[in-house]
Amino acid sequence: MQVLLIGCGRMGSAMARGWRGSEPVLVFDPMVDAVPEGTERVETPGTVAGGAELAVVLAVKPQVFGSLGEALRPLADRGALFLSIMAGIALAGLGAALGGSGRIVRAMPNTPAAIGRGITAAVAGADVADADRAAVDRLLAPTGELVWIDDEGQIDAVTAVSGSGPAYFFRFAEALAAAGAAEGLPPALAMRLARATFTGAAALADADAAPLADLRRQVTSPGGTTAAGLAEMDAIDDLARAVVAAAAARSRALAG
Ligand SMILES: NC(=O)C1=CN([C@@H]2O[C@H](COP(=O)(O)OP(=O)(O)OC[C@H]3O[C@@H](n4cnc5c(N)ncnc54)[C@H](O)[C@@H]3O)[C@@H](O)[C@H]2O)C=CC1
Ligand SMILES: O=C(O)[C@@H]1CCC=N1
Repeated sequence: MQVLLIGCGRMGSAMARGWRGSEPVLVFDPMVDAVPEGTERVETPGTVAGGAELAVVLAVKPQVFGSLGEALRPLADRGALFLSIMAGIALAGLGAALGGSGRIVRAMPNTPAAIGRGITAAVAGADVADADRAAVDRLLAPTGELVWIDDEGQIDAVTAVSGSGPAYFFRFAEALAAAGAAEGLPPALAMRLARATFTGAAALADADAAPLADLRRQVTSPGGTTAAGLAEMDAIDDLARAVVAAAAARSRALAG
């Protein structure tokens, strides 16, 4: 399948790197100086030849999409498959902007996609055939795991948990480093310890299928230091609830 990538920023270029050599890839992004090696730049997306065998991947910011719908409509009219990774733009809104097309998959990846370690949830529009799902499986395979969901209503929560999620873990590691510095460590050492602990814990969770609670208990000696630290973390459940609720609300608000 030929791919036309609309928007070649962080997520678009990560996907394009994964496709190198396996799919012919055209890129429309007037703002970038160079397109990824092995891809070809196009100046006007609507004039790209190709009908049902073209997959158009929408990877611009949601706020930008409104100005692009008109230019992409000829591609929808010719039967292209659309794959959107934009936060907060629902299948109905995408379909309306594309002249009523239902051959659209709405997906929510995350930044570990750049190293093939992402997780994406995807929901299919009304006119998406099994072969289209297989094409999307193929397109997203280089980015990591893919899970299909049936209920588009879940996408806001997916966005809030896994789409935005990497930032929460980075933010916590930053806070851990700052706390180590406050406890007297040189800041660079505190950051080195926090970062290696964060990536090491993630690698351990990846290598060991045990429940996270078990991995946590393995660190926690009765009456020891970890127990003392964890006793201060009771607020984390309410905090996580507030974080995810705020991100999901923003996802719903972007949908308008
Ligand atoms: N960054 C993330 O963690 C995730 C982002 N997303 C979604 O992916 C989409 C892209 O996000 P990022 O890659 O982070 O943003 P980005 O800002 O890195 O990339 C957007 C790209 O769109 C280009 N662009 C702007 N106007 C354009 C136009 N009129 N026509 C063509 N290209 C245009 C920009 O030059 C830029 O290269 C967003 O809709 C976001 O909601 C989804 C999951 C995770
Ligand atoms: O912050 C955002 O809106 C995008 C969607 C998920 C991650 N980044």
